[in-house]
Amino acid sequence: MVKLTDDYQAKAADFKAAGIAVPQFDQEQMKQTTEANPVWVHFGGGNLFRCFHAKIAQDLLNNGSLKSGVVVAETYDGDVPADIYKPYNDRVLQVVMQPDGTLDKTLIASVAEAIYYNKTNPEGWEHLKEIFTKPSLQLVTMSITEKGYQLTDINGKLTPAAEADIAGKPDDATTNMGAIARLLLARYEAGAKPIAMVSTDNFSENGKRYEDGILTIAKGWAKHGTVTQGFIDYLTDPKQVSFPWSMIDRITPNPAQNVADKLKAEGFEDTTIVHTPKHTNIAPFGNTEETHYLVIEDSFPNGRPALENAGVILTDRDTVNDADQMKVTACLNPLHTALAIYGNLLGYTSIAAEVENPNLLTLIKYLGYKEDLPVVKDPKIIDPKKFLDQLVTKRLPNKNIPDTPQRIASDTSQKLPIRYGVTIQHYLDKDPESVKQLKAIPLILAGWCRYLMALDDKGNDFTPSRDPLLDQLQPYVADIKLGSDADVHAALKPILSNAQIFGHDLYQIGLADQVEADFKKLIAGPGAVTKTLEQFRQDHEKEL
Ligand SMILES: NC(=O)c1ccc[n+]([C@@H]2O[C@H](COP(=O)([O-])OP(=O)(O)OC[C@H]3O[C@@H](n4cnc5c(N)ncnc54)[C@H](O)[C@@H]3O)[C@@H](O)[C@H]2O)c1
Ligand SMILES: O=P(O)(O)OC[C@@H](O)[C@@H](O)[C@H](O)[C@H](O)CO
Repeated sequence: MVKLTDDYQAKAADFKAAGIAVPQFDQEQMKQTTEANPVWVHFGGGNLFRCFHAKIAQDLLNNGSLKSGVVVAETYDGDVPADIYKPYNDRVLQVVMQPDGTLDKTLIASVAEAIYYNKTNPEGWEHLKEIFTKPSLQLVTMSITEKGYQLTDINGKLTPAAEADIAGKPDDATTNMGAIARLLLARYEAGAKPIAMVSTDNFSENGKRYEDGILTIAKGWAKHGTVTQGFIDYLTDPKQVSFPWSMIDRITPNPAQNVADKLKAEGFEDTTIVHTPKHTNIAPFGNTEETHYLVIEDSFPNGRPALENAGVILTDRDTVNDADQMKVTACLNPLHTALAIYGNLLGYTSIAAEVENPNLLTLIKYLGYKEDLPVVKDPKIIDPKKFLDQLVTKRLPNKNIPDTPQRIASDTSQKLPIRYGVTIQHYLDKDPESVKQLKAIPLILAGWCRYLMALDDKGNDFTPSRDPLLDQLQPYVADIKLGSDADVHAALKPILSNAQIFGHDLYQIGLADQVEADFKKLIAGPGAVTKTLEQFRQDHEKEL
């Protein structure tokens, strides 16, 4: 048996016997180099980071393109650094799950340290600030989930936390954007060295949203006289502080027990999955798929590691945006969310099992090929049709990827404007009447309203995944009973008219009638969800 903290150089033969590839560098040496010359900070050391970014850093350390490792910063979940980084010497086992059941295992040791960066932890609060003053720092990546960028509420108003950050001192910031703006202020005050701030979260124009968030706080500070105009000039000069846009793709489910069991059987000891009180599901290993894409706008004012040596595509902003829109708004994530919503309603716990259901397969294929693909712009670096084919025929059906509709359904309210709103906008731009021809999108949005009822298709309760708007939205549908004659329009109006949720007021654009009609079918009684999807398949299968 080998474990994560074993000396991988001294025990190379044991790791080899367990089928685990080990780093080609000395981790202690890397940690010392990082302390003296930090280059890369990552916010949000969750599963995607551990399986993807950390592997990129490891490849670069292995091939000599990088000497420093990654400093991980957690603003949100202090148990992540305490329970999953520190006890394992900041290492993780990356497990790539091949369709034939093989697990490709690599011990990753590219993280130099993991810091809980939160005002409530003074040590980490000061330590990361110190790191941000170092001239060597070149890039900051992040994967903190969509809601991590949020500064406004459901009505588009600044949240109390954002208001407080703006009115208060930078050193007292509590929002992510405020806490990161504080770090940039420290860098500015220490000589205004350049830096690239790279969002790798799943939404279109992620760099713009990140920049807007930081500027919302910083301009608020300037208005209150807390910072100078010089700081704003620094943040808004892309030669000083850039916010490159990115597209990231690698299906990385939460660590699964069956993978843990297999790892144990293959001679790896550290398999305990941790579920933190803040709902991060994390383990000493991370399970991911083989397919992956990372495309980043090549805008790094303080230079950058040779990311291309680890397979990252560096290109211009327009190309990144096209690739991202292709993936997040059309050829992957909208299909994922459709499976998440209906998977919960139909009692599934496996995405691979869902795509064996012909009704669900027809729904996502119709969405992808008939509604999304026709309005997507070809990014040229990745062929959208081939990408979609690969997703539908290889990636989603891979039974060895333990992905669940429950994981994907988390924060759905935050994802809808990106995953469906952008495509809706493309139809509106083409011809406002054409949105009325859409079939799959309204059925999925109706499915989400049905999901908010937290009753599955049999009429049994299910627990919806966590979502910041759940408490506000569920009361609208709470009184609806399956099979009863509900006033659907009255119930759904406050939801469907909210442009914050869908990117549009669905009544204004003429899509709400169809959503309401679909919702009526879905609540006709127990079994109505299945029946509606079955009817959809019968009506549309032949068009595919
Ligand atoms: N997992 C994937 O398949 C995948 C693929 C592409 C992109 N992404 C993007 O990466 C993000 C993270 O995915 P993951 O698989 O690592 O999730 P995860 O649950 O494993 O980790 C989430 C990380 O974000 C932090 N976090 C959660 N809420 C936060 C908040 N409000 N403020 C600050 N930090 C917060 C957590 O502490 C944790 O470090 C996704 O939301 C998505 O935008 C994920
Ligand atoms: O990570 P989220 O929560 O934004 O979305 C859930 C999934 O759709 C997402 O993680 C995909 O697995 C990923 O986008 C694939 O690259």
